[in-house]
Amino acid sequence: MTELNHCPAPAKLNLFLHVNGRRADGYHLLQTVFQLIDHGDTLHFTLRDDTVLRRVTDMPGVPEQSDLMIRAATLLQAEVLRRTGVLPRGVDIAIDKVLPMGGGVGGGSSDAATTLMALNKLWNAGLSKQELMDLGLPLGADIPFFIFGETAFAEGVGEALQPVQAPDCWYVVIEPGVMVPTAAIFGSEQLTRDTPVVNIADFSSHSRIAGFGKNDLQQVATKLFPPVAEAVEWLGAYGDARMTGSGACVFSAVASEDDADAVLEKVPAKWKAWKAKALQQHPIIAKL
Ligand SMILES: C[C@@](CO)(OP(=O)(O)O)[C@H](O)COP(=O)(O)OP(=O)(O)OC[C@H]1O[C@@H](n2ccc(N)nc2=O)[C@H](O)[C@@H]1O
Ligand SMILES: Nc1ncnc2c1ncn2[C@@H]1O[C@H](COP(=O)(O)OP(=O)(O)O)[C@@H](O)[C@H]1O
Repeated sequence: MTELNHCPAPAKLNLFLHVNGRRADGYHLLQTVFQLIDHGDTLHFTLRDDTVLRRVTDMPGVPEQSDLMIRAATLLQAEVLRRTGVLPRGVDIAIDKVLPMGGGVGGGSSDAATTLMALNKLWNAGLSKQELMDLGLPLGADIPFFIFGETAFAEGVGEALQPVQAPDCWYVVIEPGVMVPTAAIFGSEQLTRDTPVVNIADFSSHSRIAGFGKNDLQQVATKLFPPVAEAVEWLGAYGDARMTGSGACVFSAVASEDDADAVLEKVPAKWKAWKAKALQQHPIIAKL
């Protein structure tokens, strides 16, 4: 095998996100449900004759060497060298980029996770799922979840994962057109960091379309970024609208694809909006 094409890198929605405390290193302790959805980027990998790792698609604002796909590939290539003494062949990575950056839908993290899973296969590297999750964590707290590959209840900084059944529904997602920097939200003095801890059973017994819990980051993000507040208010007329992750995207669950289409027809033209179906499993699992 010398290439792996059409590898999906789906988005996630944080169905709720509670900030329960802060670690000694300043990172925040969270509880969240990561919901996989069927909307995302698509990656293509082709082995090269040298050992160079290259992104062959331009991505404005993200230099090649800081791209999470290249950083993930570099980590895995070094790990294979450490284990086997042989540096794996280089790779050209192309991407059909669909997901908004700084959108809270995990685009960069999902691209990195798909890169680790695809190259593990293409290089016959043989790392276990847990080993890939551990390798990805320093690059981003959402990366282990995408490798875990199932809609999940997460704790810690998002790395302690348990599979969870979430409502089998559709989502309408609005991109308010701003990039929300995660660090600014977590660093805000206004952020509440003391939401009481919940159990996975609390979420599971609730499991209805109307959202469980809340997103603690939303109050800060809507104050700093008025377009996010505006999107929450607009979508709130059609259901329980809330922000995903540290923003900026805002979503609401709906019962059917028809219901999603009905809302999408009314979205003001100034916003990009789309629909997506809830997924229980990562779509790359069927491919690898
Ligand atoms: C909020 C979440 C929820 O899924 O996702 P996004 O909305 O970004 O997709 C994640 O926890 C995002 O984690 P991660 O992807 O590692 O965040 P980064 O952008 O690397 O973090 C930027 C900065 O935010 C702060 N940070 C991040 C995560 C965390 N649990 N506590 C923190 O205090 C740290 O100061 C960190 O340096
Ligand atoms: N492949 C990539 N796709 C998107 N963003 C990337 C990528 N590689 C690095 N980044 C950087 O990561 C930042 C966060 O991106 P992203 O994961 O899309 O947002 P979020 O964490 O809010 O869901 C971007 O602003 C960008 O600078």
